[in-house]
Amino acid sequence: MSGQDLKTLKFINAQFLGRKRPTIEAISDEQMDQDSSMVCMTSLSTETTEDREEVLLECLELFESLGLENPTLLKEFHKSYLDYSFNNALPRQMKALDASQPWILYWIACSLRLMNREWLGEDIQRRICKKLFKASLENGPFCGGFGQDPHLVCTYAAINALALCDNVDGCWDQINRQGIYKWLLALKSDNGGFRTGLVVGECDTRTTYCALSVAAMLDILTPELCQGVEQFLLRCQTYEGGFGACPQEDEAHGGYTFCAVAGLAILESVEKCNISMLSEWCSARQTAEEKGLSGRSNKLVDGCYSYWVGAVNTILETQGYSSCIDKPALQEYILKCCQSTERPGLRDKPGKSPDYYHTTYVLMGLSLTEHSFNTTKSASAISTREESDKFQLGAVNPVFGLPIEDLRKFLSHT
Ligand SMILES: CC(C)=CCC/C(C)=C/CC/C(C)=C/COP(=O)(O)OP(=O)(O)O
Ligand SMILES: [Zn+2]
Repeated sequence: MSGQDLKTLKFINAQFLGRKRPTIEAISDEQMDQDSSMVCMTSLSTETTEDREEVLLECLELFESLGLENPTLLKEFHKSYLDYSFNNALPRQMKALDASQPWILYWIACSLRLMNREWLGEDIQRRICKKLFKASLENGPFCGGFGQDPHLVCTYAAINALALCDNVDGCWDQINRQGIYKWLLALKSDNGGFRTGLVVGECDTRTTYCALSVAAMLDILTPELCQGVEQFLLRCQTYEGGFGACPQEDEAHGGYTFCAVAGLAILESVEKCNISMLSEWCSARQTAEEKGLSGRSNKLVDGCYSYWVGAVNTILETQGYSSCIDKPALQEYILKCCQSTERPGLRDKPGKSPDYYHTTYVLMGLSLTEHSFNTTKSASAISTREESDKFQLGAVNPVFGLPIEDLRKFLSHT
C-alpha cells in the first residue's frame, strides 16, 4: 500500500468511521526461513506504527532541545488556563461536554488545589457547589447538567468536586446520603456491577468503581451494596494481566484497569487478583523511548495514563509491592512532552492541544511520581512517607483521585 493510500485511509477512518476501526496493515516484510518453509514476518507497518514514529520523533526532538535537566512545572502558567474558565464562556467545541459538567468542575478544582491549595478560593468553591446542586435531584444523585437524568459517573465527579470545597456554606451536610444509597442499590446488576442510570446505562468496571468510591466517600458502603462486586471486578482481569471493562469480554486497558484495581482497593481485596501479571502489564505500558505510559498493548503513549496506570502502580506500592514503572523517566515525559511554553495546560502528547481532562490526570500522575507512600490495606488511610517543600505538587490518594488532605477532611466530616 502506498503512502498516499494510507493517508486517504487514515482520513476516512478519522472522519467517518469513529473509534471502531479495522486494522490496516500497510507493509509487511516477510522472510523465508532458510531451513524450513516457514514464513516469518519481521516488520509490520500499520496506521498506529506510523503515528507512533511521528510521536517518537517529536519526543526525541524535545528531549534533545530541552537538555538533561527536566523543566520545572509552569504552575502560574497552567493556573491562567484553569482560571480562564471561571470568567469566560468555554470554547464551542466543549459543548460535547454538556452532559459532563461535574467533571469539568472536578478537573479544574483538583488541578488548582494540587498546584497550590490557596488557588481554589472560597468564592470559586461557592460557585462550584451552587452549580453542582442545581444539576442534582434532591441534593443527590447528581446529573451531568441541569434538567438531565442522574448519572453514576457524574455523581462520582460531583462528590469529588464537593470534597474539594471545604464544606463551604455547609455543602457537605446538604448531600442526600440516604437518597444516593437507595439509588445505588437500585443501580446494582445481577452480575455484581452497577449501571450508570435507572432506565438505561452501561455496566462495567468504570461504573462499578464510581459506585464504590461514592459509597466509601459517603460512608454508605454496606455489605448489601458490596454483594458480588469483588467477583465482578476480578472477572475483568484478562490474560494480559490488566483489566478490561466487562468480565471475559474486553482488551486490558489502563482506564479500566485503574477502575478495577481502585475498586478492589476500596474492598481491601487487591491481593485476590493476579498481582504478578498485573505488575508485568503495568511495566509493559512504559516505552523505553518516549518514557511515557500507554493505555494498552501496541498503542501510543498518552499523558493521562500517568495517572490511570501510575495510580495502579502506586496502589500496588501501598500494598507492599515494589514499583513496576520508572518514575524519573515518566517525569521526563510529563515535563518535556506534555507541557509546552507555547500554550498553558497539559496535553496527551506532543502535537495535541491541552485540555482540562489531561491537565488534571497529568498533574495527578506527576504528583504520584514525586511522593512515596506508606504501606496500608485501607484505601482511605493511604498516607505519604514524607512532607517536603521539594515537591511541586500536593500528594494525591491514588484510589479516590483527590488530594490526600481534602480526602482526609471530607471523610472525617462524614
Ligand atoms: C473514574 C472514571 C470514570 C474513569 C474512567 C477511566 C477510563 C476508562 C479512562 C480511559 C480514558 C481514555 C484515554 C480512553 C481512550 O481510549 P482510546 O481507545 O481512545 O485510547 P488508547 O489508544 O490510548 O487506548
Ligand atoms: Zn489521554
